[in-house]
Amino acid sequence: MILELDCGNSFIKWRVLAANAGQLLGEGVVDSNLALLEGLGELKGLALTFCRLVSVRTAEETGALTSLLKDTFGVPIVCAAPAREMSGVRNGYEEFERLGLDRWLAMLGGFHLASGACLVLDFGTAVTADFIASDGEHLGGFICPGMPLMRNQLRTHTRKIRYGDLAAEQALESLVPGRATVEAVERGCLLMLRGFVMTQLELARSYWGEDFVVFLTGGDASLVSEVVPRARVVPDLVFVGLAMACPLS
Ligand SMILES: Nc1ncnc2c1ncn2[C@@H]1O[C@H](COP(=O)(O)OP(=O)(O)OP(=O)(O)O)[C@@H](O)[C@H]1O
Ligand SMILES: CC(C)(CO)[C@@H](O)C(=O)NCCC(=O)O
Ligand SMILES: [K+]
Repeated sequence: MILELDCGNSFIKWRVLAANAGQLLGEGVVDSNLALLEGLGELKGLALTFCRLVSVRTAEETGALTSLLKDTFGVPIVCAAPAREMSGVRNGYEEFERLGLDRWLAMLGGFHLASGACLVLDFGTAVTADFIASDGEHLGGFICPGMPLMRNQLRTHTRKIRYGDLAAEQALESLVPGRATVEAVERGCLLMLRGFVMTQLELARSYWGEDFVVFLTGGDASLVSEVVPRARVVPDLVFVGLAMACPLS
């Protein structure tokens, strides 16, 4: 069995696949290393043989997690590493090792699935956009705050914006102008996110006309999917790239 991990800034996404990298045996989203071990502990008949992971965390944090996994399961662990070029995609950063590895893997996955030009949009703690041309050239991308960061900045830097998670969720059932703080903030932030998405689409059209695929991934992808009906929502796009970057030996 293969353990796959996507260690983002807020959450660790994990899944366990059968040894031939086929059947999905378990998956989850957790907010700590301990919660990961707990989640894995609940899987019946767990027998890991290999682990691959991608992390955008510090080397110390990632090292602590890999040590824990080695001590617990005694399996070989492979971490995705930066590359100038892989699977036909050329990293567009001047310093290629500085491009976030989650972005890089989502790009590898997207270009592989599209077999052509694509726009990859990832909605996590941060939101990212990356442009890959039909010849595999990464033209670059954009990074901006995601929903969690936008709302938390408002909560942190104002005195009178306070509300709970349930109210936040309910506020998004409509997008008419808010008549309560929670509605005004949640809808305002979502409209910013959707505005960002439309701008990325315009830019992609200016490069490629209609000849490109849009991928949406990340925990908040569903919040914007209705403004891009043509998009492919691929929640596990980073894992698609991870399998390409870290094949089984
Ligand atoms: N099952 C879930 N567990 C946790 N968050 C979820 C879940 N489903 C959707 N979300 C939403 O996804 C967002 C987090 O996205 P995601 O997990 O892709 O990124 P992250 O790990 O926080 O950050 P990064 O951008 O570094 O990947 C949060 O806004 C959260 O509300
Ligand atoms: C932008 C995030 C936070 C998105 O998860 C991650 O890809 C990251 O930390 N990137 C490093 C900076 C960069 O990609 O330019
Ligand atoms: K991510």
